[in-house]
This record gives sequence, C-alpha cells and structure tokens, in this order.
Amino acid sequence: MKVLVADDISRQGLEKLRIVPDIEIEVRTGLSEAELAQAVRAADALLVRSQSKVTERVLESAGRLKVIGRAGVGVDNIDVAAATRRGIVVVNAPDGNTISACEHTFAMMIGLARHIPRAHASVKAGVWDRKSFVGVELMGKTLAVIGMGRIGTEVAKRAKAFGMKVVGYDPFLTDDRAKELGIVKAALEDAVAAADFITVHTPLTKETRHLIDAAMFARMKDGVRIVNCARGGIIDEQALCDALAAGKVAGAALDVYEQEPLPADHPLRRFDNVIFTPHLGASTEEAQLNVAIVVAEEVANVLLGRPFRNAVNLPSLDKELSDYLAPYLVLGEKLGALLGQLSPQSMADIEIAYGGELALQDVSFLSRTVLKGLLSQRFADEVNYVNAPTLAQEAGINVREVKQPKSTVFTSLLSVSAVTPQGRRRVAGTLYNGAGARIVQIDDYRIDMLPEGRMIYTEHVDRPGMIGRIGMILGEADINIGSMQVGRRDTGGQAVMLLSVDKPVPSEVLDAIGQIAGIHTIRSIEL
Ligand SMILES: NC(=O)C1=CN([C@@H]2O[C@H](COP(=O)(O)OP(=O)(O)OC[C@H]3O[C@@H](n4cnc5c(N)ncnc54)[C@H](O)[C@@H]3O)[C@@H](O)[C@H]2O)C=CC1
Ligand SMILES: O=C(O)CCC(=O)C(=O)O
Repeated sequence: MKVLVADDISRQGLEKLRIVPDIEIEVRTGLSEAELAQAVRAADALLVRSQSKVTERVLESAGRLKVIGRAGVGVDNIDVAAATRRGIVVVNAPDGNTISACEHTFAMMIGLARHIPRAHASVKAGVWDRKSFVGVELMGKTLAVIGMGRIGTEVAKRAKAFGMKVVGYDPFLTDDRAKELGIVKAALEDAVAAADFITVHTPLTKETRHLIDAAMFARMKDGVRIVNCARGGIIDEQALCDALAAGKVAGAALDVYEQEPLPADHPLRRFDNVIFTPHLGASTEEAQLNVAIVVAEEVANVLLGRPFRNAVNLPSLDKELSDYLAPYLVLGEKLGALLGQLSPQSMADIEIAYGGELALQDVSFLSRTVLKGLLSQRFADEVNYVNAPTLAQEAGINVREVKQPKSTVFTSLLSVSAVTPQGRRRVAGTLYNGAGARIVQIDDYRIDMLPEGRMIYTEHVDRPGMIGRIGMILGEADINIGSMQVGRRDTGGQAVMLLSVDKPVPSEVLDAIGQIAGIHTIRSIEL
C-alpha cells in the first residue's frame, strides 16, 4: 500500500508508518493541484498539513485512495464532502498541537500589548527609543475568547492566570463549564463589546466566515486589540483594515490569512501595529511530533482495517462503545445484506429500529454498517461506512433511525425494514447471551438462524414433502445442508425457509427448486 506524503511532516512520526510491512511511503512536497492529482492516482493514503489543497479535482483522480490524514486540526484545506462521497475517510490529529497553538496565541497577545516586534526591530536598527513603545498590561483587562474548544479553553485558563477577565462565546459552551473555568459566558455581540483583547479559536466554516465583520468591529471598544491564530477568513480582513485605519483597533496579531501565503501587496502589510507570523501556531517540535505520530497511526489503522478514532467524516466511537457495539456491527451489516438480497430491486424509506438495551446507546455508527450492508447489493464495493448515508441520500432513499427501549422480548433487537416492490419487508436479529448473533425474524415469520455463510431462502406453501423435495434436489447436486429453519404462521398457509448450504448453489439447481409446485420465491443468499 502506498502512502503519499504531500507536506512537511515529522520524519520521526512517519516512522510509525515506515515500520508497517506492506506500506511504502513516497514524500513529494510542494506539488501544484495538477501534480497532486497526478501523484495521488496510485496512492492508498494521502498525508497533508495545511499547505496542500485536497480539492474535488485532486480527489477525482484518486482511484484507490482510502484515507486522507491531516497532521493537525483544521481540515478546511480538504474537500471533506467530496472525500465522503467517494468513501474516503478523513482523519486528523485533534489535540496534538493544542498547547502550541495556545502558547503562540499568548506570544502574539503579549507581543501586541508590549510592541515587541517593533521594539526589537528598532534596537536592531541601532536606535534606543523607549517612548514609542509604551504598552499595556494584560492584568485586569477583558479577553473575549470566540470559540471555547480545545485551544480556546487553554487560552482562557492562561488568561485567568494573567489576571484577565475572560468572556467566552461558543454555541456549545454550557453554564456549568463556564463556571468551572471561572469565565463569563456571553453572546458574540456582548463578548466583543466588553473586550479589550479578542482572540478567535473556531474552525473556518460557512458559519464562521467573516464572523468578525464590519458590524462586529463597530460594536467593539475603541483601542481594542485582536488576535487570530485560528484561520484566515474568520475575521473579515477588509473590515479589519478599515478598523485599523480608523483607529478603532489599536493593534492586531495574525498568524493566518484569507490567502496564504499573504500576498506581498496585501493592504494589511501597511499597518505598523499589525504583527504577522506565517501560520506558525503549530510549528513547534513537540506539536509536529505529536500530530505526525497520531495521524500516522490513524492512517495505518485505516489501511490495515483496525479501529481508528479521529475520523472527521464518521461519528466518533469511544473504546467502551466500540467494545459494546462490535458484535452488533457484524450483525447489523449482515441484516442489511440479508434484506438487500431478499429484495434486490429498488427500495425506499429504510427504517433501522433499535429495541431494548441497544436503544439506549449511540447507534449512529451501527446505522451506517446496516446501510452499508443494505446498499452493497446496489453499489457493491463502492459503498462503505463513510459514504453509505450520502449514497442513500443521493439515490433518494429516506433513512430513519427509530429507538424503542421498552418494546422487545429480547434484551436487544435490531430490526431493518424497507419499502420494496413487494411492500414493506423486514428482517430482525439479536445477540443471544453466549450463543452469538441470530436472525430472529423475516417479515412476519419468527425464525432462529445464524447469520453466516451461504443460504437458500424460499417462500412457499406449507405442505408436506416440500422440505424433502428440496433436500433431494440439493443432494443430487452434491450440496450438503448445514441447518434449516422454517417459519410459518398457520399450518397449510404461507411459510418461509432458510437453509444453510456448504457450497455455492448453481443457478440451474436454484431453478429446479423454484420449479417445485408451491414454491413461489427462491433466492440465494450470502452473508
Ligand atoms: N494557527 C495554527 O497553526 C493552528 C490553527 N488551528 C485552528 O484552530 C481551530 C480551533 O482548534 P481547536 O480548539 O483544536 O478546535 P475545537 O474543535 O476543539 O474547537 C473549536 C470550537 O469552535 C466552536 N465553534 C464552532 N462554530 C462556532 C461559531 N460559529 N461561533 C463560536 N464558536 C464556534 C466549537 O463549538 C468548538 O468548541 C482549528 O479549527 C484550526 O482551524 C489549530 C491548530 C493550529
Ligand atoms: O500544519 C500546520 O502547521 C498548521 C496547523 C493548523 O493550522 C491546524 O492544525 O489546524
């Protein structure tokens, strides 16, 4: 398997991949979009930092790509939606550079408060000017932290240690968490209005683009100082230029820009009271080693089919949940595949229902495995856990998750149904204590069958001799029957049968069984 490394990633971290047999690493940095598109053609994995842009065009040529590893946090340089549609897992290293980005933010804030870059340049130029660089203290000032995630929280903690008052804005910040951190929770407008210093720590998304715009600058105190070590574009650069020119903003410290590298003629470069660094927030030995190790391990896990943790386009699964769900993931995929093979024609309105204890868990990952099994009839290898919901949506298939904690005779029941040309069809399964997974229902019929291997499924009239005749045809074809389950509602009425067989059943044998009077449906099933 080939891993293409397209940005500068710690060699020590890459060792984690180098030592895996069957994994070959190719390092090619500084590629244009067209070169990256060409290089990714033969890659099974792509490793990047923030420099490479993994666009739709790049992904179009990525025939074998299974995983993109981002050695860092922000994935705004990766078209995650396009990767998801293609079933490519995107993994990142969410906490490897938190402290470095936080400390850089503090360096920038203090540099801004005490004019350190300009004072340094003045001394270097042979000048001894102490009057031009009178600064302000942080102690007693109000800091607005916009985005109270990992980095924002660390910044808030350090600001408290500096004696600052901290006002935090984040849609997910709870009153309890704010209290625990000793900060004031506020709306965005109120946070920026109260602040002497403002620092942003959100990802760049549709919602956060130009979160700090001209209207927001108008609300700020005169002489406010502003820091951006998160992403260019969260602050509207034109509005910042206007606020600097008007003297509203006393200084800005920027690590990130709407366009990187920052163009040589960018208007921000004209302001002496703006401090620039070239996207260095995560550039420490420690952070680069941390993120490289984490992402290399994650990429190896994906390639080797082992569990992985940090996928940005899959629901997260902690160890406890992952252990609990593991046998259900196998059962769920098989139930999906069973329903898909029972009704290989079109289907709509899929319902994945969870009963009993299972209904009390976070089952979003499990629903994906059910969907993957179900859609594999239609999309074959194209479908995986990553793109199953997107493929269903694009095919116009509505998917519902239903939870019924109290309504099952089984400790837990997983049931999958869909509207097919034969009406709504349903299969259900459970895990028997000690006896493993079982299919326990097909449509309205109760059965008890191991969801494994090759099977023959029939719908037929419940009459004597039926099973014998099927057994005879299979015997003549030298096909051994492993086990058999019949489900029926009334004697002499309709029935279903599942037979497990030891080898593939040729189509002429299936046809011969289908000819038996009273059999009206026959299918070959493989789980
Ligand atoms: N300059 C650099 O080298 C680095 C930059 N970063 C940037 O910093 C960002 C934050 O990193 P982490 O704290 O690790 O991420 P995080 O995911 O832990 O925190 C982001 C926070 O932003 C909040 N948020 C999302 N939308 C928001 C909105 N509209 N308004 C207010 N808050 C909102 C989220 O609720 C979350 O709490 C990353 O997305 C990345 O872009 C991260 C590392 C290094
Ligand atoms: O790779 C880098 O140095 C950039 C880090 C960064 O911006 C991030 O992790 O989001």
